[in-house]
Amino acid sequence: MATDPGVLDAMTPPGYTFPTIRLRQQQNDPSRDPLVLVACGSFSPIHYVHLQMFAMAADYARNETNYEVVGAYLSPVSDAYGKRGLARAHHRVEMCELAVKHARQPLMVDPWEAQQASYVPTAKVLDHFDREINQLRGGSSGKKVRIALLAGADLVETFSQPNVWALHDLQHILGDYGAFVVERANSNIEQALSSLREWRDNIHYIPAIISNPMSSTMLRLLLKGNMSIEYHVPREVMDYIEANGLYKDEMVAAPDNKKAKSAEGSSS
Ligand SMILES: Nc1ncnc2c1ncn2[C@@H]1O[C@H](COP(=O)(O)OP(=O)(O)OP(=O)(O)O)[C@@H](O)[C@H]1O
Ligand SMILES: NC(=O)c1ccc[n+]([C@@H]2O[C@H](COP(=O)(O)O)[C@@H](O)[C@H]2O)c1
Repeated sequence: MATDPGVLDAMTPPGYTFPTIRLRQQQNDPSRDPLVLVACGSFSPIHYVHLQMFAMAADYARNETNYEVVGAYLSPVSDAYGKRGLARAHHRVEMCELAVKHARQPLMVDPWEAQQASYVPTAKVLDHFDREINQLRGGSSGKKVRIALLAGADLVETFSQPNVWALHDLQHILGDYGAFVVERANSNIEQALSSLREWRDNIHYIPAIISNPMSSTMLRLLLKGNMSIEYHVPREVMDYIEANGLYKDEMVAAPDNKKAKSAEGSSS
């Protein structure tokens, strides 16, 4: 079930404005259905494969569906997520901003989720995008925009793990929004998708022609070992990490909040 608009409006952080600089409120091809892709994650740090996911999804949408991507967003999770080793949310937002600066995709960074004091389940994050784009701005070319989650196959595998996602959140994400899922090395996507058959029409699986086993965890390990991450992240991101002394030691973003990931933290 969608989050009450009043609840979402009350969650607006002080000084926040929804980023629209690259959001196309008029479509290039009005015969298509407008689509906005939202990638939720830690992005600690953001790397090139995160960015490539958007290019792959845009290609897929153009070639295999009737959608036109009119906007794309990174939504870094807040410090309340409590995952060990993450940089603070404001650093992760800043690194994402640096990474999208030269993007050709209509890619933006939304700090709304990152700035929340409590953990926000992904279903509610998508409701925030629906509110901003469809309810408050009237969609694109006067049409309701399809909001969809963009995720790697590993995230989708967690959908069927016990106590990670609430069933009503999955119903809302996959039934009312939809997902574009990018292949990721070592993921058993067939098994994951077989337990999500109910929502198969709303799940678009994107095989990777060039797959890359990159992860932020590996980059954090390289940095901790005083090794270079050059060519894995944009130059500006690497400079930012160096200038701010990030990932030198084990960092905990916030008091460990194990419930953050659990279904108890679900959107209603
Ligand atoms: N190499 C990759 N291939 C496909 N999808 C990826 C890849 N790396 C990250 N993703 C996807 O990007 C999104 C955000 O991921 P996240 O911030 O957790 O990155 P990560 O590299 O997996 O980080 P970590 O190692 O800290 O878990 C998720 O949906 C994740 O599945
Ligand atoms: N119940 C939920 O809504 C739920 C559960 C697990 C992960 N997630 C999201 O998936 C993403 C996972 O990121 P990481 O792979 O970096 O942990 C985060 O954005 C997190 O908020 C949401």
